[in-house]
Amino acid sequence: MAARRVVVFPSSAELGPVLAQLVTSRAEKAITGRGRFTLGLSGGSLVSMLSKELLALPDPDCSKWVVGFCDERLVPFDDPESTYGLYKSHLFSKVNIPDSGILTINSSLPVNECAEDYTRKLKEVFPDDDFPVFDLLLLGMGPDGHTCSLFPEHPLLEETEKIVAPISDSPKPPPQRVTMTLPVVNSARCVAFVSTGGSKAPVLKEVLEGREGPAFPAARVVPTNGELFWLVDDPAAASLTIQVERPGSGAKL
Ligand SMILES: O=C1O[C@H](COP(=O)(O)O)[C@@H](O)[C@H](O)[C@H]1O
Repeated sequence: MAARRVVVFPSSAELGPVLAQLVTSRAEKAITGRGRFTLGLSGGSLVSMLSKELLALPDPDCSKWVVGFCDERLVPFDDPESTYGLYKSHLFSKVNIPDSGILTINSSLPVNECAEDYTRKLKEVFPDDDFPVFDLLLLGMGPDGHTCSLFPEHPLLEETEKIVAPISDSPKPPPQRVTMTLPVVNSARCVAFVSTGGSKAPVLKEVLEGREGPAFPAARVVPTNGELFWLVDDPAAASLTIQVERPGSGAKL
């Protein structure tokens, strides 16, 4: 397990370019070493920040990217809750990721079959891995400590065999979703959380500094062999007492 790095920026305006730099540096390393870059995306507030920052790069080349979703809501792609739908309009329609490199769910299937179908798609892309080993997973964290669609005290947190799990009782709407499981998340070569805003401050403190009672889902993300970054802004970091990194502008991760 590599050391966890908690990196704090004055605001999301300073955080965004470093996030884009992290993505492009891990992409370059993966493409040089293995010929492709496998990236897992989360939804929520990450969509607009990541899209904006990647599109601000001069001429981003995403032709060797393979993109999956850390979790996805079971709604049609034109529903405003669809993570794929949002990335399609904000990012995918504007960069050269091949259509075959975007691993979408089949949102017309019932939730259990949808999870099985998405599992099949991931296994095709990672035929040699028991659990897919993504080059980079970008995660968010809700104010309740959830990440992906893994919610506090939910039985899915104990899943040890499935790659993708269905969930029908998500406390955050929409209720039906599919999600990567913790064994997949913890198999990644690099995991980066992006957490901004004062609403995340109390839970961020408990996730990073510990709490009484069961660990929050986000605290259970500890990659076995991979890097772990927490990229946060000052409002989210307001309650932290641990030592953090505060890089200057133009920082590289
Ligand atoms: O529902 C979800 O929420 C989390 C956190 O979202 P945020 O807007 O608080 O950043 C997100 O990471 C996940 O992909 C999404 O389905």
